[in-house]
Amino acid sequence: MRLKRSDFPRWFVFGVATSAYQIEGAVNEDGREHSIWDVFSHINGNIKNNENGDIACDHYHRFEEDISIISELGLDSYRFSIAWPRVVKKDGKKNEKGLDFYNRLVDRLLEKDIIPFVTLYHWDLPYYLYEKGGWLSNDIAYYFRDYAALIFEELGDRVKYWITLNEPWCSSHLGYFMGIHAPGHKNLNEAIKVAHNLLRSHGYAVEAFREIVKDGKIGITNVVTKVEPANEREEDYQFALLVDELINGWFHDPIVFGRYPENAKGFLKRFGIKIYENDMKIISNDIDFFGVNYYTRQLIEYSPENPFMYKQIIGKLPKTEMNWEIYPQGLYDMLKKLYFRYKLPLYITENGMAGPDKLENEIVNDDYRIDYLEQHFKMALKAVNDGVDLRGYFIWTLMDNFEWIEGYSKRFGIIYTDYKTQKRYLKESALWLKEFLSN
Ligand SMILES: OC[C@@H]1[C@@H](O)[C@H](O)[C@@H](O)c2nc(CNc3ccccc3)cn21
Repeated sequence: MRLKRSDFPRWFVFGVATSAYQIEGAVNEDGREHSIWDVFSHINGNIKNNENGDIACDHYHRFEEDISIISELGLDSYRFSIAWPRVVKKDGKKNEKGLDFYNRLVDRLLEKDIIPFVTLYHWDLPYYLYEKGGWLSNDIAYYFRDYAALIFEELGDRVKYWITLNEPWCSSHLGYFMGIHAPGHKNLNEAIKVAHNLLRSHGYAVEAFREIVKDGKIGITNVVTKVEPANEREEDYQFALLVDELINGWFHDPIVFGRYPENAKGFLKRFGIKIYENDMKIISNDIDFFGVNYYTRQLIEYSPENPFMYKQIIGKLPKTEMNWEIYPQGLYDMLKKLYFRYKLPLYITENGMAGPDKLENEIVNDDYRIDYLEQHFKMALKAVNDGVDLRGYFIWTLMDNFEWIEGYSKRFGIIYTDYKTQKRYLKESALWLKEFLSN
């Protein structure tokens, strides 16, 4: 049975998502300061083919065209992020030209009846703050609060949906433990401290939001991965529960319950990791929704020879170009788990796939992406019909863009970006989406 838009409630929002560093380019224009990703991507060896976001999709100059495409597809909403380095200068003063860009972007969206969903932080920390300690510094929460307040004052009259942070797990664990994201540190103690300061920053921003945008909604977006035991062994099950707490619970429990998950806390302490628990009252300031970035599952196997006693197993399901298993069931499972544990409304703020997209005669036949999206739409609808207060779904992503350490080698867009010409081509998935949204 072919899925139809009308199978979903009328109030259900369909959108697309992007982030500033991945699409804007213009990294040295109009007084923009550098971010940790500008520096990290210019260090040889960090990014595939030594690529960087200097130009990306040149969205800074082409945003009207990109918004016209969003409108042409019939989407309800557009999730994008503000580049902190573009709007706050090193001396702490606001950058009027940077703010003007986002004002024009928001106004254009509203002209086209597209609901703006704004992410305050999608990984591009101003490098001048990193030099003062960045997320490792206790003071970062106050810098983030002041930045958030500035943006709320600037856009809060027209933007009513806000996300403080995109995936604090990635910022802390990929950036400070695994070292594969900016700023490239490899220290678990630092990662846990950064995670805590990210949550503190989130809490202070929520406090400022309540004072400035009285009629708005604010949440946080986490990567949500379905964690399953690799085999039926009890130890695999136990470590799967632990990993679920380490990557999922760690960034949800403090915000709703005001405490870190117990097993994960005990596990980290056994490895001598210091746990911070100050400011839990601030961290657990009420929010209006959780954003859910869902892509895949993780299979965990007990592995005593490994330092942390477990390892991740690559499963046997069909995979995307990121080597992530395609597992729509995991979306349903996690939507149910999150909603019935935290009782907060949910938005799927990212879901999508990287595919072997080839442009031939101005056509990209990405039928695999149509199938992926339809399968995940069906799981989202199943969750809604099973009582989950799921209010929307944002496809990652609008157009192919800078995919972090993968550079431009991975294409997630429903629009094909020709980086040589900066031309945008609607993939078959975009044409399918337009048809889906039209009925
Ligand atoms: O990789 C695709 C997107 C990326 O472009 C977005 O900027 C970012 O928000 C994003 N987060 C995920 C999920 N993160 C993840 C991290 C480790 C393992 C599996 C997924 C995927 N994506």
